Amino acid sequence: MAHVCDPTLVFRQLFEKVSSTYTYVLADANTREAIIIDPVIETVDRDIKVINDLNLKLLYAVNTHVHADHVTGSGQIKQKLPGVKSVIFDMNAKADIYIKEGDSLQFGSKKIEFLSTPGHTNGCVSIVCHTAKSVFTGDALLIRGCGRTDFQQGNSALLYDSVHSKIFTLPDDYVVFPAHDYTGQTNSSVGEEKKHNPRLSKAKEEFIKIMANLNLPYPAQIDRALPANLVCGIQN
Ligand SMILES: N[C@@H](CCC(=O)N[C@@H](CSS)C(=O)NCC(=O)O)C(=O)O
Ligand SMILES: [Fe+2]
Repeated sequence: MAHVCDPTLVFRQLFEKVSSTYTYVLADANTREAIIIDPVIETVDRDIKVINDLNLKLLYAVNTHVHADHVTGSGQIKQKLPGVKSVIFDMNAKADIYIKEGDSLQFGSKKIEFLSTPGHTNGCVSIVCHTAKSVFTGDALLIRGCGRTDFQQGNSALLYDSVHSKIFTLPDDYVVFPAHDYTGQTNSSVGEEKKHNPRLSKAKEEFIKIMANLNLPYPAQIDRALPANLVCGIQN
C-alpha cells in the first residue's frame, strides 16, 4: 500500500480496474475530516465503505479534470453522503465549488493547494499536499508518461509548460500520485520523472513530436463519460 510521509494524514490509494483509475482519500487523522480525489461511479460503494470504516467525514469530492475514460463518482457520492461538495476547475462542468490557480481547501488541519496544469485538457489541475510531500497530478503527469493531447482542447506545448513550470519545480522528493497507471505502478517522484520520464525529460520540440505520434485509440467509455462528467456523473 502506498504511504505518505505525514503521520497525521490518513491516506488511501484505491484502484478502479476497468479504466485503470486511481482514487485517493485523504483525511486529518485527528478531526477525521476528509476529501476524495477522482472517484469513479462504479466504485462509489467501495469508497464510501472505506470512508465509513475509517470513521471519516467526507467534505469534498474533487475531480482533477473532466475525465474522458470513466464516469465520475462525485454525483453519486453527494447523493449517498449529503453535505459533500463537488469541486472542479473547469467552469463548463457542474460542481458546487469552482477552484482556480492557487486556491486551497482545508480539511481539519490539513490543506491541499491547486495548481492549474492545462494541456491534457484546459481545466486540468494538480493538487499539492505539502505536509505529505505529495502531488496528485491527474492526467497531466503519469508515471513515465503523461496525458494525451489529441482531444478535449489538448495542447502538447501547453502540457509541457504546465508540467515543467508547475510540477517539476516542486521538490524532487515530492511523491507523484497520478490519476491512472496502465503498467501496475502506484507512484513516482518529481525527481524520478524529471530524469526518467521518456516524454517530458526531452526538449519541448521533441515532446511535441512524440505526442503527435502516439496514435492511441480513443478511451472505450469516452462517449458515455464526457457528457456525464459535465453534470457530475448524474444524468436525468
Ligand atoms: N485504454 C484506456 C484509455 C487510455 C487513455 O487514453 N488514457 C488517457 C488518460 S484517460 S483521459 C491518456 O492520456 N493516456 C496517455 C497514454 O500515454 O496512455 C481506456 O479505454 O479507457
Ligand atoms: Fe483524462
